[in-house]
Amino acid sequence: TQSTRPQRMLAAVQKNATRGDPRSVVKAIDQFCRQKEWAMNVGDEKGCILDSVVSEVNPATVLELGTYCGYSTVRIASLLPPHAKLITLEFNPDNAVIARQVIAWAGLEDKIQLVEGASGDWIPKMKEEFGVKTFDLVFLDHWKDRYLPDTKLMEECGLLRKGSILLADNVICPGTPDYLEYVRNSPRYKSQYFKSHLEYTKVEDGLEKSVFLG
Ligand SMILES: Cc1ncnc2c1ncn2[C@@H]1O[C@H](/C=C/CNC(=O)c2cc(-c3ccc(F)cc3)cc(O)c2O)[C@@H](O)[C@H]1O
Ligand SMILES: [Mg+2]
Repeated sequence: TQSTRPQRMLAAVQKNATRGDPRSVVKAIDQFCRQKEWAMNVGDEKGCILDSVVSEVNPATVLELGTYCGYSTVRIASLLPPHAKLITLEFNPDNAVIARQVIAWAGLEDKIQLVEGASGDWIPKMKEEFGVKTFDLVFLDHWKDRYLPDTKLMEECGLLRKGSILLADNVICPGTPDYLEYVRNSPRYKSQYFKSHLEYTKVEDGLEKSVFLG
């Protein structure tokens, strides 16, 4: 039977990356996407911006919305301090199966909790289910029309504190116009755009970093 792109991406990781070496996993996926098949990972150019924000925030608690195959999950988790935790939400079980294996190959299972289900269902349960008080960093990279409703939901559920950072992928391509308008005009956020390119292409895209002001 025909394999899927995520399955072929995992095979490339298992063939070209070193077990327990997250950076080699990231490199293997980027190589696969450049040389073989494009895939919607945040990629290396925007990934370097992601790295710099993660290093600057040095978060103890991270939430990622939209795991896909785990590329950004591994990229973020590889920079976290000891005892820091990353919770990543993914509602497609097939993608979750692949992501779990990518995370395992990187040797980052202890830092990452992959939760299967829809962000809208899980965000209200974060405190009771995972003992999370607030998130220091949230990486938004799921369906683009969910960025705004989920941000409002996180506010309502008290998951953001003064200084929490939201980092959103694809604010130009495919684009998240309602989210961008909200974080750039709301008095509750201080927003900054990091211009870059759509992963593995020359098309413009960028990341929006928004600090919650409380
Ligand atoms: C509410 C909810 N809850 C849980 N999981 C959720 C969820 N909503 C989605 N997911 C999960 O997350 C991933 C989906 C990511 C969506 N990302 C994109 O659509 C995307 C697209 C492009 C792109 C750009 C130009 C093109 F021509 C084509 C595609 C680039 C990107 O970087 C993207 O992120 C996927 O694994 C999906 O199952
Ligand atoms: Mg993306």
